Amino acid sequence: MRFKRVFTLVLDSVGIGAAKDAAKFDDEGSDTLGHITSYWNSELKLPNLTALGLGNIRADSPLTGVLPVEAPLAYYGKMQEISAGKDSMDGHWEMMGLPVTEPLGFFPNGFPEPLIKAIEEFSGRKVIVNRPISGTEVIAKYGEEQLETGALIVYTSGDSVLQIAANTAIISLDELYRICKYVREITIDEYHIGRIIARPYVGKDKSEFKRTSDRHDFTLVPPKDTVLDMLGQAGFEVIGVGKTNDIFSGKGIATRIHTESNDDGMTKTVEVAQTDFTGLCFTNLVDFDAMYGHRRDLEGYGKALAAFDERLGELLQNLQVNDLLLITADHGNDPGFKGTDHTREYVPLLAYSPSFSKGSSLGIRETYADLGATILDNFELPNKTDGKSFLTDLRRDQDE
Ligand SMILES: O=P(O)(O)O[C@H]1O[C@H](CO)[C@@H](O)[C@H]1O
Ligand SMILES: [Mn+2]
Ligand SMILES: [Mn+2]
Repeated sequence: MRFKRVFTLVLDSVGIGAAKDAAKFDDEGSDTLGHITSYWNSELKLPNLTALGLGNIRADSPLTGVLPVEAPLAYYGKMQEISAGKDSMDGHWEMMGLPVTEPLGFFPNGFPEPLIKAIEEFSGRKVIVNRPISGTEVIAKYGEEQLETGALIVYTSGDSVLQIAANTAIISLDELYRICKYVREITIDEYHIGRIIARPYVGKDKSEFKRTSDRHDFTLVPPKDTVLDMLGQAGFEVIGVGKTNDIFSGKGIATRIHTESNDDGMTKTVEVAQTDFTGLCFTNLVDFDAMYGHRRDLEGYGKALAAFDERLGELLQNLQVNDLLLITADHGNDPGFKGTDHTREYVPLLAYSPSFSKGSSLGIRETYADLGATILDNFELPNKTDGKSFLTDLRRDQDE
């Protein structure tokens, strides 16, 4: 074993430029980090990410204001996704060695009548909307109707998701979760929907509606063991912080820590870093995606990156010499791009340890699974994934 504790931070949706297969997804020209940094025109300061080598990943087409540095502290590169889709589930499962190759159910024209009927019968409520729409727009448009009639707002997006928005003043959190659980059960083999997402919100009218952090994702259970299971079976600790737990339906995660926001996610990760364990702490920071990417908010996304960078500084200070920090993303969600959906992009890869004297390039990884393979390699476990470990590359250039 080389590193005792591995921290993996997934900056949800922080892509670093259109992937080579972006055209298949109609995402040519998408560039989450590129468009945010050029919107901010050098005003966006990301000192910690820059020092690690974020700008070095894009030496060929530099990010405005996030430039390559001469001696990056981390090993840097980018990863290509091989999963069939570009949702969080595809990205996270692939990272942990299980690319999603079997296509999931997409419903761009709304869910079939029998499914809607089943939801209505189970809940005793009428279903409204039933089409792809943004989650903030849908409550602004239909939230008042929901308050009047008690109807369920069911909607989807470009991903394999069935989302149910409910004002908790009339549909309690318990009831919403119960309905989502039922929908989860009936959409596993038939419909094969990736995630059923409970979207609670509060507010008396349109001017006040606000979604809460009680969002819950009921994801398909990974059909095979992932790196998380392999670690646990070998006796290593697996700690999930934030949405990570939902994305794996808890499978392979021994300790599950709920978070309220990106900031809280960093607080909880720092707290974990102050404990002694041997294994993996796997954190997802979802605000980038949910609050700024899908909302196509370049300004807010930039601020969230700066806020993250500051908290990253704190995490770096809490790392020990035999820790490894892996920073990456699960897909893109370019706030400067058309539509409101995820974008098929490369994701950044930064690998840092206080034990490194400096880093260098890890190149373009052919699959996110290289990350999981590296973790297995680190803990001297057999690589049962299609990923290729870059652990030995992390021994390059070191003074030791
Ligand atoms: O518009 P909201 O409700 O944020 O939903 C978005 O969040 C889902 C999960 O990331 C995506 O599939 C997209 O639909
Ligand atoms: Mn995501
Ligand atoms: Mn999303």
